[in-house]
Amino acid sequence: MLGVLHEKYGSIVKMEGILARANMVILYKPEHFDQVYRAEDTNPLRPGFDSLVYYRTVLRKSTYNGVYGLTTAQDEKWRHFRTKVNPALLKPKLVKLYAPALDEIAKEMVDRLIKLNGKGDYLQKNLDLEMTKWALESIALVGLGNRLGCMEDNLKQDHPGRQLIQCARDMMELAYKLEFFPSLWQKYSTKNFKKLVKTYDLQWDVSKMYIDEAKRQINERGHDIPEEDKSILEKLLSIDENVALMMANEMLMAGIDTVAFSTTGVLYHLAINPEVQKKAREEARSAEPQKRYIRACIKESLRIYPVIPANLRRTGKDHIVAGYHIPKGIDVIAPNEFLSKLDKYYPRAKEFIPERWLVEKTHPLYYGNAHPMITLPFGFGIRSCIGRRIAEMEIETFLRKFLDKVEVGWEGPPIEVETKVMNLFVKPYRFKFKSI
Ligand code: HEM
Repeated sequence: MLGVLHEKYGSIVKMEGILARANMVILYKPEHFDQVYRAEDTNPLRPGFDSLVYYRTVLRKSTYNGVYGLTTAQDEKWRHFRTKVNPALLKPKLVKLYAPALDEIAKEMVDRLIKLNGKGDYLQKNLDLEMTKWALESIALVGLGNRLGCMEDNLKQDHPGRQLIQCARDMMELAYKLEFFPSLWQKYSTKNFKKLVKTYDLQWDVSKMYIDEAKRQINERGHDIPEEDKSILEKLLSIDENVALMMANEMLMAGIDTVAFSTTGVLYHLAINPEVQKKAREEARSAEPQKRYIRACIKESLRIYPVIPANLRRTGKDHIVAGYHIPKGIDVIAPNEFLSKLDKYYPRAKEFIPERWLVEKTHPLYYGNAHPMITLPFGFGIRSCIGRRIAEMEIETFLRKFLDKVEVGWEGPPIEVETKVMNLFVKPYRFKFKSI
Protein backbone atom coordinates (compact mmCIF):
# COMPACT_ATOMS: atom_id res chain seq x y z
CA MET A 1 0.00 0.00 0.00
CA LEU A 2 2.83 2.41 0.84
CA GLY A 3 4.25 1.91 -2.65
CA VAL A 4 0.90 2.63 -4.29
CA LEU A 5 0.37 5.83 -2.28
CA HIS A 6 3.88 7.00 -3.13
CA GLU A 7 3.41 6.40 -6.82
CA LYS A 8 0.04 8.13 -6.89
CA TYR A 9 0.67 11.12 -4.63
CA GLY A 10 4.42 11.70 -4.46
CA SER A 11 6.79 12.04 -1.55
CA ILE A 12 4.48 13.79 0.97
CA VAL A 13 1.12 12.11 1.48
CA LYS A 14 -1.57 13.33 3.85
CA MET A 15 -4.26 10.95 5.13
CA GLU A 16 -7.33 12.09 7.02
CA GLY A 17 -7.79 10.30 10.34
CA ILE A 18 -10.85 8.07 10.58
CA LEU A 19 -13.04 8.18 13.69
CA ALA A 20 -10.75 8.87 16.63
CA ARG A 21 -7.50 8.54 14.69
CA ALA A 22 -5.27 11.58 14.24
CA ASN A 23 -4.50 12.88 10.75
CA MET A 24 -1.39 11.32 9.27
CA VAL A 25 1.38 12.36 6.93
CA ILE A 26 3.67 9.87 5.24
CA LEU A 27 7.05 11.37 4.40
CA TYR A 28 8.88 9.32 1.79
CA LYS A 29 12.09 11.35 1.74
CA PRO A 30 14.46 10.47 4.58
CA GLU A 31 15.62 14.10 4.81
CA HIS A 32 12.02 15.10 5.48
CA PHE A 33 11.24 12.73 8.33
CA ASP A 34 14.78 13.25 9.61
CA GLN A 35 13.95 16.96 9.93
CA VAL A 36 10.71 16.30 11.85
CA TYR A 37 12.01 13.43 14.00
CA ARG A 38 15.12 15.32 15.07
CA ALA A 39 13.11 18.42 15.94
CA GLU A 40 10.74 16.24 18.00
CA ASP A 41 13.49 14.28 19.74
CA THR A 42 13.61 16.48 22.84
CA ASN A 43 10.13 15.21 23.70
CA PRO A 44 9.26 12.37 21.34
CA LEU A 45 5.61 11.42 21.26
CA ARG A 46 4.92 7.99 19.82
CA PRO A 47 1.20 7.38 19.43
CA GLY A 48 -0.33 3.92 19.20
CA PHE A 49 -1.76 1.34 21.57
CA ASP A 50 -4.56 3.76 22.48
CA SER A 51 -6.52 0.85 23.94
CA LEU A 52 -3.63 0.00 26.28
CA VAL A 53 -3.34 3.67 27.27
CA TYR A 54 -7.06 3.71 28.07
CA TYR A 55 -6.77 0.41 29.96
CA ARG A 56 -3.90 1.61 32.13
CA THR A 57 -4.94 5.22 32.68
CA VAL A 58 -8.72 4.86 32.99
CA LEU A 59 -10.05 1.30 33.29
CA ARG A 60 -7.42 -0.02 35.72
CA LYS A 61 -6.15 3.32 36.97
CA SER A 62 -5.84 2.17 40.59
CA THR A 63 -3.57 -0.76 39.63
CA TYR A 64 -0.91 1.38 37.99
CA ASN A 65 -0.26 4.13 40.57
CA GLY A 66 0.29 6.68 37.79
CA VAL A 67 3.23 4.67 36.37
CA TYR A 68 2.36 3.75 32.80
CA GLY A 69 5.45 2.17 31.28
CA LEU A 70 7.37 3.09 28.17
CA THR A 71 4.93 1.82 25.59
CA THR A 72 2.09 4.01 26.83
CA ALA A 73 3.55 6.96 28.78
CA GLN A 74 4.21 10.32 27.13
CA ASP A 75 5.85 13.61 28.06
CA GLU A 76 7.39 13.99 31.51
CA LYS A 77 6.04 10.64 32.73
CA TRP A 78 7.80 8.87 29.88
CA ARG A 79 11.04 10.80 30.35
CA HIS A 80 11.06 10.13 34.09
CA PHE A 81 10.56 6.40 33.58
CA ARG A 82 13.01 6.08 30.72
CA THR A 83 15.77 7.92 32.59
CA LYS A 84 15.47 5.38 35.39
CA VAL A 85 15.57 2.26 33.22
CA ASN A 86 18.07 3.28 30.51
CA PRO A 87 21.29 2.24 32.31
CA ALA A 88 20.10 -1.24 33.36
CA LEU A 89 18.82 -2.13 29.89
CA LEU A 90 21.09 -0.30 27.51
CA LYS A 91 24.59 -0.13 29.00
CA PRO A 92 26.51 -2.69 26.90
CA LYS A 93 28.72 -3.62 29.85
CA LEU A 94 25.72 -4.45 32.04
CA VAL A 95 23.85 -6.27 29.29
CA LYS A 96 26.92 -8.42 28.51
CA LEU A 97 26.71 -9.87 32.00
CA TYR A 98 23.74 -11.95 30.85
CA ALA A 99 25.68 -13.63 28.03
CA PRO A 100 26.46 -16.91 29.83
CA ALA A 101 22.84 -17.39 30.91
CA LEU A 102 21.57 -16.66 27.41
CA ASP A 103 24.14 -19.04 26.01
CA GLU A 104 22.68 -21.83 28.09
CA ILE A 105 19.13 -21.16 26.86
CA ALA A 106 20.30 -20.89 23.24
CA LYS A 107 22.00 -24.26 23.54
CA GLU A 108 18.79 -25.81 24.89
CA MET A 109 16.80 -24.23 22.07
CA VAL A 110 19.10 -25.63 19.40
CA ASP A 111 18.88 -29.12 20.93
CA ARG A 112 15.13 -28.71 21.07
CA LEU A 113 14.92 -27.73 17.41
CA ILE A 114 16.97 -30.77 16.45
CA LYS A 115 14.62 -32.98 18.43
CA LEU A 116 11.42 -31.39 17.11
CA ASN A 117 12.76 -31.58 13.57
CA GLY A 118 12.27 -35.32 13.76
CA LYS A 119 8.56 -34.92 14.52
CA GLY A 120 6.98 -34.88 11.07
CA ASP A 121 5.72 -31.48 9.98
CA TYR A 122 5.50 -30.09 13.54
CA LEU A 123 8.00 -27.29 12.92
CA GLN A 124 6.41 -26.33 9.62
CA LYS A 125 3.31 -25.38 11.58
CA ASN A 126 4.75 -24.43 14.95
CA LEU A 127 8.18 -22.89 14.47
CA ASP A 128 6.80 -19.50 15.54
CA LEU A 129 5.51 -20.97 18.80
CA GLU A 130 8.86 -22.62 19.53
CA MET A 131 10.78 -19.44 18.74
CA THR A 132 8.51 -17.41 21.02
CA LYS A 133 9.06 -19.92 23.83
CA TRP A 134 12.81 -19.41 23.50
CA ALA A 135 12.41 -15.61 23.30
CA LEU A 136 10.22 -15.53 26.42
CA GLU A 137 12.51 -17.87 28.32
CA SER A 138 15.48 -15.61 27.45
CA ILE A 139 13.85 -12.29 28.31
CA ALA A 140 12.46 -13.72 31.56
CA LEU A 141 15.91 -14.82 32.62
CA VAL A 142 17.41 -11.41 31.90
CA GLY A 143 14.42 -9.51 33.23
CA LEU A 144 13.45 -11.53 36.29
CA GLY A 145 16.41 -13.83 36.85
CA ASN A 146 14.20 -16.91 36.60
CA ARG A 147 13.55 -19.72 34.19
CA LEU A 148 9.88 -20.22 33.31
CA GLY A 149 10.15 -23.74 31.93
CA CYS A 150 8.58 -22.81 28.58
CA MET A 151 10.89 -25.05 26.59
CA GLU A 152 9.84 -28.24 28.28
CA ASP A 153 8.07 -30.97 26.33
CA ASN A 154 4.28 -31.19 26.30
CA LEU A 155 3.80 -27.68 27.65
CA LYS A 156 0.16 -27.37 28.60
CA GLN A 157 -1.99 -24.74 26.91
CA ASP A 158 -2.66 -23.12 30.30
CA HIS A 159 1.00 -23.02 31.41
CA PRO A 160 1.53 -19.38 32.51
CA GLY A 161 4.43 -18.94 30.08
CA ARG A 162 2.29 -20.23 27.24
CA GLN A 163 -0.43 -17.79 28.32
CA LEU A 164 2.00 -14.88 28.14
CA ILE A 165 2.96 -15.88 24.62
CA GLN A 166 -0.68 -16.08 23.61
CA CYS A 167 -1.47 -12.75 25.29
CA ALA A 168 1.33 -10.97 23.40
CA ARG A 169 -0.01 -12.31 20.10
CA ASP A 170 -3.69 -11.60 20.93
CA MET A 171 -2.88 -8.07 22.06
CA MET A 172 -1.23 -7.36 18.76
CA GLU A 173 -4.03 -8.85 16.66
CA LEU A 174 -6.88 -7.25 18.61
CA ALA A 175 -5.18 -3.86 18.88
CA TYR A 176 -4.66 -4.04 15.11
CA LYS A 177 -8.38 -4.61 14.54
CA LEU A 178 -9.42 -1.86 16.94
CA GLU A 179 -6.86 0.80 16.18
CA PHE A 180 -6.12 0.40 12.48
CA PHE A 181 -9.70 0.06 11.28
CA PRO A 182 -12.78 2.12 12.04
CA SER A 183 -14.10 0.96 15.42
CA LEU A 184 -16.39 2.46 18.01
CA TRP A 185 -14.53 1.07 21.03
CA GLN A 186 -13.95 4.57 22.39
CA LYS A 187 -17.73 5.16 22.46
CA TYR A 188 -18.85 1.79 23.77
CA SER A 189 -17.37 -1.57 24.69
CA THR A 190 -17.30 -3.55 21.43
CA LYS A 191 -16.87 -7.33 21.41
CA ASN A 192 -13.22 -7.08 20.40
CA PHE A 193 -12.55 -4.40 22.99
CA LYS A 194 -13.94 -6.68 25.73
CA LYS A 195 -11.69 -9.48 24.48
CA LEU A 196 -8.72 -7.13 24.50
CA VAL A 197 -9.42 -5.99 28.07
CA LYS A 198 -9.55 -9.64 29.14
CA THR A 199 -6.20 -10.19 27.42
CA TYR A 200 -4.64 -7.13 29.08
CA ASP A 201 -5.95 -8.40 32.45
CA LEU A 202 -4.53 -11.86 31.90
CA GLN A 203 -1.14 -10.56 30.72
CA TRP A 204 -0.93 -8.34 33.80
CA ASP A 205 -1.99 -11.09 36.22
CA VAL A 206 0.37 -13.72 34.83
CA SER A 207 3.36 -11.40 34.57
CA LYS A 208 2.64 -10.07 38.08
CA MET A 209 2.60 -13.64 39.37
CA TYR A 210 6.06 -14.25 37.86
CA ILE A 211 7.38 -10.88 39.05
CA ASP A 212 6.10 -11.43 42.62
CA GLU A 213 7.74 -14.84 42.70
CA ALA A 214 11.03 -13.33 41.48
CA LYS A 215 10.78 -10.62 44.16
CA ARG A 216 10.12 -13.23 46.82
CA GLN A 217 13.23 -15.17 45.80
CA ILE A 218 15.33 -12.00 45.75
CA ASN A 219 14.20 -11.02 49.26
CA GLU A 220 14.75 -14.53 50.55
CA ARG A 221 18.36 -14.78 49.43
CA GLY A 222 19.29 -11.12 50.09
CA HIS A 223 21.00 -8.61 47.80
CA ASP A 224 24.58 -9.46 48.55
CA ILE A 225 25.35 -11.26 45.30
CA PRO A 226 27.65 -10.44 42.35
CA GLU A 227 26.32 -7.87 39.88
CA GLU A 228 26.29 -10.42 37.04
CA ASP A 229 23.80 -12.53 38.96
CA LYS A 230 21.29 -9.68 39.39
CA SER A 231 18.33 -9.51 37.04
CA ILE A 232 17.08 -6.24 35.60
CA LEU A 233 14.17 -6.45 38.03
CA GLU A 234 16.55 -6.60 40.97
CA LYS A 235 18.60 -3.66 39.70
CA LEU A 236 15.48 -1.55 39.15
CA LEU A 237 13.90 -2.50 42.49
CA SER A 238 16.71 -0.65 44.21
CA ILE A 239 15.80 2.48 42.21
CA ASP A 240 11.99 2.52 42.09
CA GLU A 241 9.62 -0.34 42.87
CA ASN A 242 6.76 0.79 40.60
CA VAL A 243 9.11 1.36 37.68
CA ALA A 244 10.71 -2.06 38.25
CA LEU A 245 7.33 -3.79 38.16
CA MET A 246 6.14 -1.97 35.05
CA MET A 247 9.41 -2.49 33.17
CA ALA A 248 9.39 -6.19 33.95
CA ASN A 249 5.80 -6.38 32.74
CA GLU A 250 6.67 -4.64 29.46
CA MET A 251 9.70 -6.84 28.89
CA LEU A 252 7.41 -9.87 29.10
CA MET A 253 5.17 -8.22 26.52
CA ALA A 254 7.51 -6.53 24.03
CA GLY A 255 10.36 -9.03 24.14
CA ILE A 256 8.60 -12.09 22.71
CA ASP A 257 7.34 -11.82 19.12
CA THR A 258 9.88 -9.12 18.23
CA VAL A 259 12.87 -11.35 18.91
CA ALA A 260 11.22 -14.52 17.57
CA PHE A 261 10.29 -12.87 14.27
CA SER A 262 13.70 -11.23 13.82
CA THR A 263 15.56 -14.47 14.49
CA THR A 264 13.34 -16.43 12.13
CA GLY A 265 14.05 -13.79 9.50
CA VAL A 266 17.80 -14.36 9.82
CA LEU A 267 17.31 -18.15 9.65
CA TYR A 268 15.34 -17.70 6.45
CA HIS A 269 18.01 -15.55 4.86
CA LEU A 270 20.73 -18.01 5.85
CA ALA A 271 18.63 -20.85 4.47
CA ILE A 272 18.25 -19.28 1.03
CA ASN A 273 21.85 -18.04 0.91
CA PRO A 274 24.00 -21.13 1.54
CA GLU A 275 27.26 -19.29 0.83
CA VAL A 276 26.46 -16.70 3.49
CA GLN A 277 25.48 -19.51 5.86
CA LYS A 278 28.82 -21.21 5.29
CA LYS A 279 30.73 -18.02 6.02
CA ALA A 280 28.64 -17.34 9.12
CA ARG A 281 29.23 -20.91 10.33
CA GLU A 282 32.98 -20.53 9.91
CA GLU A 283 32.83 -17.42 12.03
CA ALA A 284 30.57 -19.06 14.61
CA ARG A 285 33.11 -21.85 15.00
CA SER A 286 36.16 -19.58 15.03
CA ALA A 287 37.91 -18.43 18.18
CA GLU A 288 37.44 -14.80 17.16
CA PRO A 289 35.29 -13.29 19.92
CA GLN A 290 33.84 -10.50 17.75
CA LYS A 291 31.28 -12.09 15.46
CA ARG A 292 31.19 -9.24 12.94
CA TYR A 293 29.85 -11.28 10.04
CA ILE A 294 27.00 -12.77 12.08
CA ARG A 295 26.14 -9.30 13.31
CA ALA A 296 26.11 -8.07 9.72
CA CYS A 297 23.71 -10.93 8.88
CA ILE A 298 21.38 -9.73 11.65
CA LYS A 299 21.53 -6.11 10.46
CA GLU A 300 20.92 -7.10 6.87
CA SER A 301 17.99 -9.30 7.81
CA LEU A 302 16.44 -6.52 9.90
CA ARG A 303 16.82 -4.20 6.91
CA ILE A 304 14.76 -6.54 4.76
CA TYR A 305 12.39 -7.86 7.46
CA PRO A 306 12.08 -5.32 10.25
CA VAL A 307 9.50 -6.26 12.91
CA ILE A 308 7.96 -2.81 12.77
CA PRO A 309 7.52 -1.75 9.15
CA ALA A 310 7.32 1.99 9.80
CA ASN A 311 8.26 4.41 12.53
CA LEU A 312 5.90 6.94 13.93
CA ARG A 313 5.98 10.26 15.80
CA ARG A 314 3.15 12.62 16.70
CA THR A 315 4.18 16.23 16.23
CA GLY A 316 4.31 18.30 19.40
CA LYS A 317 4.72 21.52 17.41
CA ASP A 318 4.33 22.94 13.89
CA HIS A 319 6.80 22.08 11.13
CA ILE A 320 7.41 23.37 7.61
CA VAL A 321 8.60 20.51 5.41
CA ALA A 322 9.46 21.26 1.78
CA GLY A 323 7.09 24.22 1.93
CA TYR A 324 4.21 22.21 3.46
CA HIS A 325 2.83 23.06 6.88
CA ILE A 326 2.58 20.06 9.22
CA PRO A 327 0.75 21.27 12.32
CA LYS A 328 1.00 20.02 15.90
CA GLY A 329 -0.88 16.78 16.62
CA ILE A 330 -0.21 15.01 13.31
CA ASP A 331 1.14 11.45 13.10
CA VAL A 332 4.23 11.52 10.89
CA ILE A 333 5.04 8.14 9.38
CA ALA A 334 8.51 7.15 8.22
CA PRO A 335 8.03 4.19 5.83
CA ASN A 336 11.36 2.58 6.70
CA GLU A 337 10.76 -0.94 5.43
CA PHE A 338 9.52 0.32 2.06
CA LEU A 339 12.50 2.68 1.63
CA SER A 340 15.01 0.06 2.77
CA LYS A 341 14.07 -2.10 -0.20
CA LEU A 342 14.65 0.55 -2.88
CA ASP A 343 17.69 0.20 -5.15
CA LYS A 344 18.21 3.95 -5.16
CA TYR A 345 19.25 3.71 -1.51
CA TYR A 346 20.82 0.25 -1.34
CA PRO A 347 22.24 -1.28 -4.53
CA ARG A 348 20.60 -4.70 -5.13
CA ALA A 349 18.30 -3.77 -2.27
CA LYS A 350 16.16 -6.91 -2.37
CA GLU A 351 19.20 -9.16 -2.06
CA PHE A 352 20.55 -10.35 1.26
CA ILE A 353 24.15 -9.08 1.26
CA PRO A 354 25.60 -8.87 4.80
CA GLU A 355 28.87 -7.63 3.28
CA ARG A 356 27.30 -4.21 2.70
CA TRP A 357 27.60 -3.62 6.46
CA LEU A 358 31.30 -4.52 6.44
CA VAL A 359 32.88 -3.16 3.25
CA GLU A 360 35.02 -0.02 3.05
CA LYS A 361 33.48 3.40 2.40
CA THR A 362 34.74 3.37 -1.18
CA HIS A 363 32.86 0.16 -2.05
CA PRO A 364 29.64 0.71 -4.04
CA LEU A 365 27.70 -1.55 -1.64
CA TYR A 366 28.79 0.39 1.47
CA TYR A 367 25.72 0.78 3.70
CA GLY A 368 26.72 4.31 4.66
CA ASN A 369 25.89 5.53 1.15
CA ALA A 370 22.23 5.30 2.18
CA HIS A 371 20.75 8.03 4.38
CA PRO A 372 21.14 6.96 8.04
CA MET A 373 17.38 7.39 8.68
CA ILE A 374 16.31 4.80 6.09
CA THR A 375 16.91 1.61 8.02
CA LEU A 376 15.76 2.01 11.62
CA PRO A 377 14.65 -1.43 12.85
CA PHE A 378 14.89 -0.33 16.48
CA GLY A 379 13.42 3.12 15.94
CA PHE A 380 14.97 6.50 16.43
CA GLY A 381 16.73 8.63 19.02
CA ILE A 382 15.99 8.76 22.73
CA ARG A 383 12.71 6.89 22.28
CA SER A 384 14.22 4.00 20.34
CA CYS A 385 13.83 0.39 21.52
CA ILE A 386 14.94 -0.07 25.12
CA GLY A 387 15.41 -3.80 24.52
CA ARG A 388 17.77 -3.37 21.58
CA ARG A 389 20.99 -4.50 23.25
CA ILE A 390 19.33 -7.47 24.89
CA ALA A 391 17.59 -8.49 21.66
CA GLU A 392 20.81 -8.26 19.64
CA MET A 393 22.63 -10.37 22.19
CA GLU A 394 19.86 -12.99 22.31
CA ILE A 395 19.81 -13.32 18.52
CA GLU A 396 23.58 -13.43 18.12
CA THR A 397 23.96 -16.00 20.90
CA PHE A 398 21.29 -18.20 19.37
CA LEU A 399 22.80 -17.98 15.88
CA ARG A 400 26.26 -18.91 17.09
CA LYS A 401 24.93 -22.07 18.72
CA PHE A 402 22.60 -22.84 15.85
CA LEU A 403 25.19 -22.49 13.10
CA ASP A 404 27.58 -24.75 14.94
CA LYS A 405 25.08 -27.58 15.18
CA VAL A 406 22.53 -27.20 12.40
CA GLU A 407 22.44 -26.65 8.66
CA VAL A 408 19.34 -24.87 7.44
CA GLY A 409 17.72 -24.89 4.03
CA TRP A 410 14.37 -23.78 2.58
CA GLU A 411 12.24 -25.74 0.15
CA GLY A 412 9.40 -24.12 -1.73
CA PRO A 413 8.18 -20.64 -2.64
CA PRO A 414 9.60 -17.62 -0.78
CA ILE A 415 8.35 -16.92 2.72
CA GLU A 416 5.58 -14.32 2.94
CA VAL A 417 5.04 -11.57 5.47
CA GLU A 418 1.78 -10.10 6.68
CA THR A 419 1.54 -6.92 8.69
CA LYS A 420 -0.64 -6.52 11.77
CA VAL A 421 0.92 -3.62 13.70
CA MET A 422 4.02 -5.80 13.52
CA ASN A 423 5.26 -8.03 10.72
CA LEU A 424 4.55 -11.76 10.95
CA PHE A 425 5.61 -14.64 8.74
CA VAL A 426 2.89 -16.60 7.02
CA LYS A 427 2.94 -20.36 7.61
CA PRO A 428 4.00 -22.97 6.67
CA TYR A 429 7.67 -22.64 7.57
CA ARG A 430 9.40 -24.62 4.84
CA PHE A 431 12.74 -24.85 6.62
CA LYS A 432 14.85 -27.97 6.29
CA PHE A 433 16.98 -28.43 9.38
CA LYS A 434 19.88 -30.89 9.35
CA SER A 435 21.91 -31.74 12.38
CA ILE A 436 25.69 -31.50 11.59
C1 HEM B 1 14.72 -7.63 17.44
C2 HEM B 1 13.92 -7.32 18.41
C3 HEM B 1 13.24 -5.98 18.57
C4 HEM B 1 12.94 -5.03 17.64
C5 HEM B 1 13.24 -5.08 16.14
C6 HEM B 1 12.28 -3.94 18.33
C7 HEM B 1 11.83 -2.78 17.72
C8 HEM B 1 11.29 -1.70 18.40
C9 HEM B 1 10.88 -0.48 17.79
C10 HEM B 1 10.94 -0.15 16.30
C11 HEM B 1 10.42 0.34 18.76
C12 HEM B 1 9.86 1.76 18.57
C13 HEM B 1 11.00 2.73 18.79
C14 HEM B 1 10.70 4.16 18.39
O1 HEM B 1 9.55 4.60 18.44
O2 HEM B 1 11.66 4.88 18.03
C15 HEM B 1 10.53 -0.36 20.02
C16 HEM B 1 10.18 0.15 21.24
C17 HEM B 1 10.22 -0.58 22.42
N1 HEM B 1 10.73 -1.86 22.58
FE1 HEM B 1 11.57 -3.01 21.16
N2 HEM B 1 12.19 -4.26 19.65
C18 HEM B 1 12.78 -5.48 19.86
C19 HEM B 1 12.94 -6.15 21.05
C20 HEM B 1 12.55 -5.69 22.28
C21 HEM B 1 12.79 -6.35 23.54
C22 HEM B 1 13.56 -7.65 23.74
C23 HEM B 1 12.20 -5.59 24.50
C24 HEM B 1 12.20 -5.86 25.98
C25 HEM B 1 13.07 -5.30 26.77
C26 HEM B 1 11.62 -4.41 23.86
C27 HEM B 1 10.95 -3.40 24.50
C28 HEM B 1 10.56 -2.22 23.90
C29 HEM B 1 9.92 -1.12 24.63
C30 HEM B 1 9.55 -1.13 26.10
C31 HEM B 1 9.73 -0.09 23.70
C32 HEM B 1 9.15 1.29 23.97
C33 HEM B 1 10.33 2.26 24.21
C34 HEM B 1 9.94 3.70 24.53
O3 HEM B 1 8.89 4.14 24.07
O4 HEM B 1 10.70 4.35 25.27
N3 HEM B 1 11.86 -4.51 22.50
N4 HEM B 1 11.07 -1.62 19.76
